[in-house]
Amino acid sequence: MNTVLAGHGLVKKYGSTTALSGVDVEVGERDSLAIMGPSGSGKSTLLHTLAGIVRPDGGQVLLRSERSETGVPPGEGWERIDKLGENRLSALRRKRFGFVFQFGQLLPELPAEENVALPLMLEGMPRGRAVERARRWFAPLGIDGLEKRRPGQLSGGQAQRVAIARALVVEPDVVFADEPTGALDQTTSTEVVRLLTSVTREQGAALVMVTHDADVAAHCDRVLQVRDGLITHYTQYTAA
Ligand SMILES: Nc1ncnc2c1ncn2[C@@H]1O[C@H](COP(=O)(O)OP(=O)(O)OP(=O)(O)O)[C@@H](O)[C@H]1O
Repeated sequence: MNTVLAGHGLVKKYGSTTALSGVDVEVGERDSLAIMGPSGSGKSTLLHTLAGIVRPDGGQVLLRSERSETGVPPGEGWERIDKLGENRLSALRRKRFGFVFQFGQLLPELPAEENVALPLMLEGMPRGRAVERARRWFAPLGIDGLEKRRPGQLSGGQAQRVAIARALVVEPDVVFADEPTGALDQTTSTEVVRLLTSVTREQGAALVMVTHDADVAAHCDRVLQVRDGLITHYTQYTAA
C-alpha cells in the first residue's frame, strides 16, 4: 500500500472520557477504509483526528508531503499535521482533503454547480473558471442536467452526489466521509457508496468513511471495528 495518511498511537481524551486509546491506522492511494463500531466508540473522533479537525492528546498524524514536479516528495516526505498551526492546517484541509457529511451541507441559496465550485473559489480561482471546472464532475457522478438546481430542488441521493463532487473538485489526497449514506434509503445508499468509492479510487485518492451500515462498509477495501477507542478488528476485502 502506498500510504498517504497515517495515525500512530492516537490518544484523545475529553475530560474523564477516553475517546481514542492508542489507535494505529493507515490509508493509501486508491485505498478505502470504513470505520464501524457502536455509538460512542470513537469513530467520529478518529475520523476528525485524521482530518486535522480534532487535535490528539497523544500520537501523531502524518500526511505524505505534496509531490514536487519530479515526483519526489520534498523534505522528509511527511507532514506532522497534528503539530501544524491553525492557519496552515485549514489551508491544508481545503487543498488536500475533501469532506462528505450525512446531510450534504450544501449552501441552499447557491445552484449545485456553484456549491461544487466553492472549494476552488476559496482557493482563489475566479468564479467562471471554478464553475467550468465544477461542471465536469456532473456527468461522472450521474447528475448532469442538475447543474442549475438549488439544493432544495434535489433528492437526497442527488444532493449527496453534488456533495461528493464538491469533495473531489480540489483533487484531494484523502476524502473523509462521515455517515455519507445515513439519510438515504437502502437502494440510494448503495448507488451513492458505489460512486463514492469508485470515483475516489479513479482519482487516486484515499477514502476514510464512518458508517453504521455493514452493507455500505463492504464497498470499502478494508473495514475497521472500533470499540471503546480501540481497534478491535480489521476486515480486508481486497488485496491492498
Ligand atoms: N467534544 C466532545 N466533548 C466531550 N466528549 C466528547 C466530545 N466528542 C466526543 N466525545 C465523547 O467521546 C466518545 C467518542 O465519541 P465519538 O463521537 O467519537 O463516537 P462515535 O463512535 O462517532 O459515536 P456515534 O456513532 O454515536 O456518532 C463518546 O463517549 C463521546 O461522548
